[in-house]
Amino acid sequence: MFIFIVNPTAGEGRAKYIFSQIQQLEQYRTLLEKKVYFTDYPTHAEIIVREILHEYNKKLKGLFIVGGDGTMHEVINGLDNVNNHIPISFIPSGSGNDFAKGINLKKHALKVDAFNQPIDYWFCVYKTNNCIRKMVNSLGFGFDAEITENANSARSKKYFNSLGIGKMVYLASLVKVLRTYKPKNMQVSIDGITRKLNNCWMVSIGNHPYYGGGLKILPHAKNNRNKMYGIIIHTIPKWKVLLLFISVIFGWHRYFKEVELFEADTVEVLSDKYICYQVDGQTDYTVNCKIKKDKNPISVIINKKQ
Ligand SMILES: Nc1ncnc2c1ncn2[C@@H]1O[C@H](COP(=O)(O)OP(=O)(O)OP(=O)(O)O)[C@@H](O)[C@H]1O
Repeated sequence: MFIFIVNPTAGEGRAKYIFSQIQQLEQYRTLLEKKVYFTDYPTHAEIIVREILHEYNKKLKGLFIVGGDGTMHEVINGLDNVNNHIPISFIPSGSGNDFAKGINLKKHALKVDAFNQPIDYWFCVYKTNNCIRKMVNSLGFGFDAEITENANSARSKKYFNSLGIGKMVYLASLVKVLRTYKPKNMQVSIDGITRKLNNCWMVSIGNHPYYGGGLKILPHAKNNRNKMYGIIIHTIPKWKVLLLFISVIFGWHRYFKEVELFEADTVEVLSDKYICYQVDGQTDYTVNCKIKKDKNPISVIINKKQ
């Protein structure tokens, strides 16, 4: 059985449109054993995955995900370690689609064959607010999280998505949040070595280089079994922040003295006040978060012809 999970709200309705296009394809029509689920509310994709694992178990041959990074986040959180190997084909239809960039997906795959082979994709697990969850792309504390929070509620998101430039919402939110953002005091432990960071703008960790709709903010990141990759930006004047984010386009941000890139096995972030964090484009608040790499990869189909 092949299962399609479609988030009709992803990309402000783009996923729904893309799925209607997929339904016209011969590859889709000739896929005999298939079932389609539309998500009705946030977290629904996670519940659907648990239900189909229970219902189809060994008969499950593949998952097709039509949505954005938030949908993918829910899907991998619905998988248990026993079923991580079920091939996932991601059909990017969100606003940012960083996961698709992270796996270098240029063309989605509607079947598993010689050209469309699953690869191992390594993610992280994080513990915060008494929950243990999996993260697909990135986890960030501070400035980037507040930008994401602003972007997710921005009325302009719909407008940018309708023009096919959904990523622009992050740029608009960056400029907006920059005006009011107050740097945080955080304590960061990287592989057990703890530092106090006063005046910290952001601490972010990723499984691949891309962030905020395709910005290559972690140029040193590679998806692998052991390491996660991170960036710390601290003690930087406000005027320089905009310059820094523009320089990300050229990969020059790594030369700013206020920027530190690192790699780690484990990371812990602590704060004496609740701070905003974003994970795979969704936001919440926390005072403590522990992150480590998970040793069980998921299987993601990429198109070898690309
Ligand atoms: N029917 C629904 N109504 C409202 N929200 C939904 C529904 N189904 C899923 N969601 C929520 O929509 C959120 C956003 O989806 P997703 O991240 O896939 O799209 P996006 O935000 O447009 O893309 P991206 O994260 O790539 O920028 C998810 O976190 C999910 O919980």
